[in-house]
Amino acid sequence: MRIAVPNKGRLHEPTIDLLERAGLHLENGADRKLYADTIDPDVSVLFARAADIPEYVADGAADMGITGYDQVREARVDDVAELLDLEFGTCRLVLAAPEDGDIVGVEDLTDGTVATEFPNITREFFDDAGVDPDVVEVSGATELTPHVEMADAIVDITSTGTTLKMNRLAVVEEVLSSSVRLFAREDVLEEPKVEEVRTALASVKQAEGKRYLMMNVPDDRLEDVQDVIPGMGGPTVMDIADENGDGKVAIHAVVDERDVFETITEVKKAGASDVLVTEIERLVE
Ligand SMILES: Nc1ncnc2c1ncn2[C@@H]1O[C@H](COP(=O)(O)OP(=O)(O)OP(=O)(O)O)[C@@H](O)[C@H]1O
Ligand SMILES: O=P(O)(O)OC[C@H]1O[C@H](OP(=O)(O)OP(=O)(O)O)[C@H](O)[C@@H]1O
Ligand SMILES: [Mg+2]
Repeated sequence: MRIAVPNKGRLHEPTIDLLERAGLHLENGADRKLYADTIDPDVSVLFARAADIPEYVADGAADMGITGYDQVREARVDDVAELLDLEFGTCRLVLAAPEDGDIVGVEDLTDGTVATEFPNITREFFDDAGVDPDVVEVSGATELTPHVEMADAIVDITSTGTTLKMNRLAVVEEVLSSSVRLFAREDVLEEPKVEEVRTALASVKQAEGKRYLMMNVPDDRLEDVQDVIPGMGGPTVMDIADENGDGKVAIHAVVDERDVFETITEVKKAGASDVLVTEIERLVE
């Protein structure tokens, strides 16, 4: 099983980091190489440009891929299936035009020119709108093209909006919203390894917003404490080896990171002591 991952650019580091946190440790170094092995002898990694990854998966150079949804859509590959939204590399593809210019709606581009690194998505967008501008493919610095009379508008990626603003461009309309996805070729979907990789990556995402809470509770306050612990199923309750005869139990629970602050206040009130909060590396449901 081979997974294609971005070799550089802004998706490279977070993707490697995710694989590592999922326990799929890369071996023999990830730098400047085409392939790397992982700790699992049946899983290797192919480093490729973010834009080429969907094609590599579709063609069989790799079996699974990790790249932006925008790239998957632009590559127009058949026979690949999305397995997981990895929820990073979040951005929008937008139609943008010079601020204070004449272009304020899609229809203003009827006889216009649009520059983009995403010609397929762009043509599809204008087809759906029933508008037929010239679409010019560029390979970078798309934001410059309206200022050198190459284009009237652009379709490009934005996240913070800084680049558009710096180039005095304003969003006319959203074309697509994107984040990084795990996907696989349809003919390997039944392979157990595919599900193993998906589960491993999903477990990291699952754990990200959760914390593990441990505390001690007097026997007679157990119910009060249990009542104020939110979260996944019931908490685990364990007897404590009890030398002093205090009659305490230990409670362990997984709670939403956002609930931790309030939960600590509540369990203290309900009689808990020695409250410990830890991060969770992975959570397989
Ligand atoms: N500003 C951004 N914020 C969030 N995600 C982004 C942003 N820019 C790009 N992305 C996501 O990252 C993907 C790859 O973009 P990146 O800029 O890393 O590669 P690239 O410039 O196409 O790569 P290369 O340097 O190989 O040409 C995009 O397809 C998109 O999904
Ligand atoms: O809304 P913003 O936060 O400003 O992000 C948008 C910019 O980010 C991407 O470029 P990137 O930084 O990846 O540089 P690149 O052109 O070298 O790919 C994209 O092509 C935009 O230019
Ligand atoms: Mg880029």
